[in-house]
Amino acid sequence: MILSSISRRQPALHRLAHSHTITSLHTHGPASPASPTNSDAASVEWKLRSKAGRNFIDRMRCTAVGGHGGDGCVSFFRDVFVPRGPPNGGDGGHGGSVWLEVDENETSLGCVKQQLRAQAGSNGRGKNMHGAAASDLVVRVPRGTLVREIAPEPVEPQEAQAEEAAGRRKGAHNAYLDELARRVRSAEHVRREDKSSLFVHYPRWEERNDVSGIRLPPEYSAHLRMLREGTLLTGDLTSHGQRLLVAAGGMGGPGNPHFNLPGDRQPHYALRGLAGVTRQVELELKTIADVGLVGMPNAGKSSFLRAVSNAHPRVAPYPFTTLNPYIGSVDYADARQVTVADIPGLIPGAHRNVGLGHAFLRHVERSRMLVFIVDVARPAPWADLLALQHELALYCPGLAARPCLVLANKADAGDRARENFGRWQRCISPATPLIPVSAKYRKNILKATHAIRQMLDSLQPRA
Ligand SMILES: Nc1nc2c(ncn2[C@@H]2O[C@H](COP(=O)(O)OP(=O)(O)OP(=O)(O)O)[C@@H](O)[C@H]2O)c(=O)[nH]1
Ligand SMILES: [Mg+2]
Repeated sequence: MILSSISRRQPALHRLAHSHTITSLHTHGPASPASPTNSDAASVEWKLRSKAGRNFIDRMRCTAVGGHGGDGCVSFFRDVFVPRGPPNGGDGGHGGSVWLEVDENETSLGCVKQQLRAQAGSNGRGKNMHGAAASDLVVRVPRGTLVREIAPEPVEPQEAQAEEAAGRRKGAHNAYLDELARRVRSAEHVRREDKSSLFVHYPRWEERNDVSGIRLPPEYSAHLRMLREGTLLTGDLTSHGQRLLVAAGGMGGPGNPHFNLPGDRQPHYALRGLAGVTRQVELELKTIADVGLVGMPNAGKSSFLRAVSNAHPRVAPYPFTTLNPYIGSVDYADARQVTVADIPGLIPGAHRNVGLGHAFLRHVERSRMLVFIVDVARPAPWADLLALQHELALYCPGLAARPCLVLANKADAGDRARENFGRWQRCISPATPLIPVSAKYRKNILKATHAIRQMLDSLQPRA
């Protein structure tokens, strides 16, 4: 249905595509030497999934743990003639927080560890010496990182065992054990929140101290509430230097001078430091560029990026030379810069993640416009374009409707390229600009960059 909506916009193009077998839409059709077949897709999949081939990470899960606050201290001023001096216990230091910060020099999430643990604050000491606050842990992430907190999934133990017995869910027992551990941890939390366990007592004063009627400092109570009721975190890191607090550090416990009240000038208790926030988050990198280059493998996307920008992605005469997105910047004479993202080639079925299509498509999702690069020397370049639009539409319906232009690349490649271009130009919808270029020999590149600039200028600026 989506294909028909694409072809409704370009009926002549669709007729032309059907006069040739649409080899790219149906993988069992005949394919030209450069087009990937099913077996190619399998080998490419292996190449892409192997560690050596793809160490670029654009999606990961990690656990962020804020540092524990240091305990407050119970201590009193003592001197030769001052046997019962005032309280002078220092406050505990705050635990470190875990932050994510955008660094535009980062290109992958590979530098982010799976366990992000900030340090604990130090305990307070006598003579009003406050514990040192721990420094924050700042983790650099690339521009375009989306952050989503993963809510823990409750699993009923009997249900998990039954499922495992039925062999329906592998690892159900492990999930059950994880859930059990989570419950034990939260029980521990509840116990800590039980008021008496929040206090540090002077040696041998546990029995004598009656802490039930003591009012907790408002800041301390607020922190306890935050630990209990925290909402699910989401965030989108889009500009250089932007920061997101993922796990706040625990508050340090106030020392015993905080409880020096008219009724009790010798408080023999202080408060413990509180735990930091713990969050499991998923990070997903969706590259932010003005223009996304979309094409079949080997169509010349990287050659085009090399021709228009300062980027140097690898170019070679075989499919899937590019395995990670590359971003280049096109400099115009009026000092305007336009960022262009080159993604690996898409093959039929990319919307179902064939050839790791999802991993690549997410990097053009946020482009303001798309540039389709099609090898015009192939038997039916118009069918390639329809296949690409079809994949985009199935992956994300709004993506196929994004403003676009088409570059008929390899226009230098002999008579067939010339004939194909002539036929294609006659039937393509006038709304879709079609420009012949030769990325390899840098021919007609200025016309292409000019058209890109014009289209970008006619769009609303990015919100
Ligand atoms: N004749 C000719 N060859 C070109 C042109 N553009 C690219 N090529 C060649 O086509 C081959 C593939 O070029 P790439 O730029 O690596 O293609 P790609 O689309 O980035 O390929 P993948 O990264 O595999 O998706 C290389 O051998 C290039 O030299 C062109 O305009 N004319
Ligand atoms: Mg490439």
